Amino acid sequence: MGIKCGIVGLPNVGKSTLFNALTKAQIAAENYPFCTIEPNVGVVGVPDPRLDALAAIVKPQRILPAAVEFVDIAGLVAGASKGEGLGNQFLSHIRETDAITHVTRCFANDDIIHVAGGVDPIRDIGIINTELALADLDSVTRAADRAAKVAKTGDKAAQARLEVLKLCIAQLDQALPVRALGLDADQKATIRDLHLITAKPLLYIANVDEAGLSVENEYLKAVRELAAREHAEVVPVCAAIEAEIAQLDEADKIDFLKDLGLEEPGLNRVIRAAYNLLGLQTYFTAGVQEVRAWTVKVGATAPQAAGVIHTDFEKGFIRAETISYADYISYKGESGAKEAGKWRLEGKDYIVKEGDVLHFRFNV
Ligand SMILES: Nc1ncnc2c1ncn2[C@@H]1O[C@H](COP(=O)(O)OP(=O)(O)OP(=O)(O)O)[C@@H](O)[C@H]1O
Ligand SMILES: [Mg+2]
Repeated sequence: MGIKCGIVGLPNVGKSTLFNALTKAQIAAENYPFCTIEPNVGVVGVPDPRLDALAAIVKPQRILPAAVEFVDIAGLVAGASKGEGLGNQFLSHIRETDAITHVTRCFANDDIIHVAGGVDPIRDIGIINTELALADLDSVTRAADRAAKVAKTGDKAAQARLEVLKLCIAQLDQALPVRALGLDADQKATIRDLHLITAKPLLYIANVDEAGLSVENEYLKAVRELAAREHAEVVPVCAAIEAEIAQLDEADKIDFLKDLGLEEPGLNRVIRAAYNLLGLQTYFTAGVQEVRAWTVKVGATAPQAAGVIHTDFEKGFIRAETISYADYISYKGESGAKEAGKWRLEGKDYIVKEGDVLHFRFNV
């Protein structure tokens, strides 16, 4: 299951700098608005210390973390939904993602142009959120016009859809996100095909300067207050420093982080927060060839979890040899867990738990 996360924000707030650090990809990140023309996609491993703990026991040839795909797009400006700047083209790239990371500039620096004037993350967030809401309003209004015609013929599904679309229109008209409507699962399903941007889970990234890493600045505090009202998470990060850290080899990285008083790169928090946005869970496979993290929906059954590896595993599913992560570590691997009676054979109705270490038996 690939998770795709779009990076949005005004031009020149540090999106590409962050993206570069995330992927160590060498794409243009000059001090120039609109320097990103094509969308850029990078696949990033989700840091998970449990993988290292498993690998210390199994000693595999390789370790494969779960992955998040980040999509870097050019900055949005006021009017983007109506085609201003490089508007619409970029909005369509965000529609294809599962989650949104919204980068806001939370550092003062006269050398770095701010397209909307001075540094004011709350105003900036307002501009972006308004554009995203307008883009959705456009899709929803067109869909409502079509649904209204069909609903007139007495079509029950179209009538139900129209009801939900009307709720969305009322919400988006006030520049509020569909996410905040609290639609139930059925209502969500009726409009899933529209891929509404404001319905996707959202995370704010406050791009602070180096000083802002140790002492929260006024910009970050303001973003935190806004996010708290929206029940959204904020991850503070200094994209410029992260870009430097990403260039270093492992030994230098540790020293550099220690000097900054950090335990790990801020990027790790960004990646984990993006991964957690979707409320997914992780299970592991642990063999001498590889120790690997896999992503499944909460509530997935053992065959569904097997299907993430290969559809044949799901079709031919027989049993899942199962050890909880805690038991696997406590009893130092499979044989220890077996001796302690912590090794289980689970059937097709088993609901996979966070951290389960699984080995599937299947027919081909
Ligand atoms: N935390 C930071 N502190 C200082 N400078 C920063 C920070 N983050 C980014 N910058 C600088 O800001 C400038 C703009 O960054 P970047 O190109 O990443 O912006 P962008 O959001 O991708 O812009 P666009 O929308 O135009 O593609 C760069 O010169 C970058 O080095
Ligand atoms: Mg950019």
